[in-house]
Amino acid sequence: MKEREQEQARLDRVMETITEQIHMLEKETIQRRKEVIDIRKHFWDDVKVNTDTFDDYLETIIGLRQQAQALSVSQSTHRHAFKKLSTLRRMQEVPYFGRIDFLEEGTSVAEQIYIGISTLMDGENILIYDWRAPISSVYYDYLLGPAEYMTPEGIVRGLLEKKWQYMIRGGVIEAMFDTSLTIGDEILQQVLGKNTDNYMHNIVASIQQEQNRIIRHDRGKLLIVQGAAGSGKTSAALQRVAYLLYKYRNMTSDQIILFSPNSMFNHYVSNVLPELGEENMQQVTFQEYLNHRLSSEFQIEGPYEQMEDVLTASDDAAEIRNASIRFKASARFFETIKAYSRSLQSAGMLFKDVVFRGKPIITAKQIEEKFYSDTSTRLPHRLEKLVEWLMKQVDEVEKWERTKPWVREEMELLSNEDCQKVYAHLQKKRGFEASFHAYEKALARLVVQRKMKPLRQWIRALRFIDMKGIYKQLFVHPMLIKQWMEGEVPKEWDDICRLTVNMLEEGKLCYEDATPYLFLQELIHGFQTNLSIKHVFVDEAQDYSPFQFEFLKRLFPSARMTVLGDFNQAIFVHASDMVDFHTLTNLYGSDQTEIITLTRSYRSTKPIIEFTRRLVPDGERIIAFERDGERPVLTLVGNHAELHRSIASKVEDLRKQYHTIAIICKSAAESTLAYESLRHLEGIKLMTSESTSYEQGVIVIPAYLAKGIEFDAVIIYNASAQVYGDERLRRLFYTACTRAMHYLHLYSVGEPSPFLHHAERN
Ligand SMILES: Nc1ncnc2c1ncn2[C@@H]1O[C@H](COP(=O)(O)OP(=O)(O)OP(=O)(O)O)[C@@H](O)[C@H]1O
Repeated sequence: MKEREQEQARLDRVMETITEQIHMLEKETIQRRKEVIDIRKHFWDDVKVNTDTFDDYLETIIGLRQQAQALSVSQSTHRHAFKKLSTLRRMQEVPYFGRIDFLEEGTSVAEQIYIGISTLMDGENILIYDWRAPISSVYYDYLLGPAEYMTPEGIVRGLLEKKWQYMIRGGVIEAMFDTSLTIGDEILQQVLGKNTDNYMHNIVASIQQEQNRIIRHDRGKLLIVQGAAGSGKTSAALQRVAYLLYKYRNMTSDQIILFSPNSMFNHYVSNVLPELGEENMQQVTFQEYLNHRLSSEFQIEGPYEQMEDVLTASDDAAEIRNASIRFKASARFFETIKAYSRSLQSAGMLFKDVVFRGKPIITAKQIEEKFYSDTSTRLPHRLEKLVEWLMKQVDEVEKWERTKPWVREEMELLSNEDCQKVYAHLQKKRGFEASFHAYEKALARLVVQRKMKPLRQWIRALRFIDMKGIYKQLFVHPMLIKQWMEGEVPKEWDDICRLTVNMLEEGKLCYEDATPYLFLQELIHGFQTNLSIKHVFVDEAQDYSPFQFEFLKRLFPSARMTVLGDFNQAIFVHASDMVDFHTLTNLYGSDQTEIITLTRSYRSTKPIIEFTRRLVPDGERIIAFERDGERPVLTLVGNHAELHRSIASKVEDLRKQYHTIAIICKSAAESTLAYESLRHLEGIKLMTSESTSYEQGVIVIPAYLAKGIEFDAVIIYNASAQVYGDERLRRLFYTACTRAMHYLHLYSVGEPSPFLHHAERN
């Protein structure tokens, strides 16, 4: 029998096994489901509820607990069977994609290892190995010859004798390649040549060696991945999540969190893990976190609003704003905040009056005196004691408030139910017929207690600290900051102070102030930590300031961190001076940190990469994957009317071939203008920072929102010198152009941007 026929015969046997197991599991899941429904339906039948005596009560509790346990076991077995079934159904489409023949040292026959998205057993035999199994790493890491892999027991050495890739559809081997020499280029060519759809897909069939290092990295607290646009950072991160869930069986997907750039990106990547039979990790944007913590006090500006402001402000205003953003994101300001918080131990804390029914019952001055009466303990601990003291004061106030006339009035308004409850409570407590006087006193207590409840909550939440005032103090007198800061303030400092104070007084918090503000608050209140998270991923990490990383580290003290980014795409002002992540090494120390650099880019065709890499200073380091396509072209037009006519006709052309076409603009303001002029195009959509889903078709989108995602064809709306004349926009421009997978076309109204001296014109 020829090799191909042998392989097909084996595949047939595997397909039969999968089908058999699916049948069995279908029966099992139906059975399990029935069990769950049954237990739910008859939950109370088997529990005798009796609370007459303590023993009866105990018996009831035990009965309830047993039923709840039975339900939970059945539910989890059902869930498990269902998950297995979904994976098998997926394997029915593509059971495996690779094979290696590995001769282990000390043995004489090479073992054939078939690799797929999950393990498939037939009795004792492993028909398919999970791509995350230790031995599968040989497939990704080696060409023929000596090879080794890590197991929990140690290193296994041997010889890789054969390496194949398969393309299987509907139970038939459509193609098989001997990939002994090149790692998966045929499959990769096919995958990368396809048009996009609504979601990103898994890459397990063609993970590259350097990506595999990221996926399986297992040392130290921090892994930093620096990679060119389209080098597979996000892909590697997501397969890494799947790998961690496989390796650490006790870890669940809700113990992993991904910080992502925006909601549209969340939607775009949401399919990768389910395709691999795993549940999605938690996903959040940093802004969502800030909103969650601070939005009750402020209207918080988002990163994109900040960006929009910088992109559209007048030169002078932009200058001040830029200086403010850069300074507030710096390590120097971070140290200043720490020094400032230390100084608050002995002076400078501001408090608010504690007010009850419009009158101060404890004044800010009294609180301050109490707070500074003992300066021996640290701030958070001292605050705990202060809260205790305040509560005692409130207890006192509560007592004498009970006799006030307003209480009488409110007693009249109590519902019958309330009155009955108070009465019943008194009867039970006193054991005799309660007197009217006692009853009235109890009602008064209830009224005052209720009224005081929000105030007590307010105190417990430490809202009596004037956080806004304390933060504002840093900016009220421009020279004050010098006592907590080393070195000089930025030359725009007076203006920065004015801007910050104005915003705070309007109840607004600029994006660049939000993290320092929260950090200061945490230093004073004590850090809120999340111990359940075991792994934090930060994608598009170049958009985070050192400040934010410090913050994340403190927020998730038991987590390891994987940080992925590309400084050529650092579009936010605060990152504009940085070129790499080396400063992040300080976060956990160099012995806990590893940096992996990816230079090969997979997203775009070779001509597109050759074009885009000339836009950035160190672009020659970026290596293109060999995939052919049209060369990017720059079209000059005389005015906007001509621009819109040309783009409209280009879009109609591109539609015939591509699924996703993005017209990328510099800002939201420019996107709106472009959309207004092109809205006659069928199905065209405008993407804004509120957009939550990534859709196929023709879209108009600001460059900063297109981060992390990709399109079959990209049109740069107006790459003119007027729009992209400022050197600081180079990275934004690069980010926009690198979103293209197969086709890139640039338009310019008049003189093109100086970034484009190398562009071919038509
Ligand atoms: N090994 C691979 N096999 C198949 N496709 C791959 C591989 N690596 C990357 N890709 C594809 O390349 C494209 C870019 O990948 P991804 O978005 O992960 O890159 P990135 O480094 O996060 O890019 P950016 O920084 O520009 O957002 C995706 O379509 C991804 O599926």
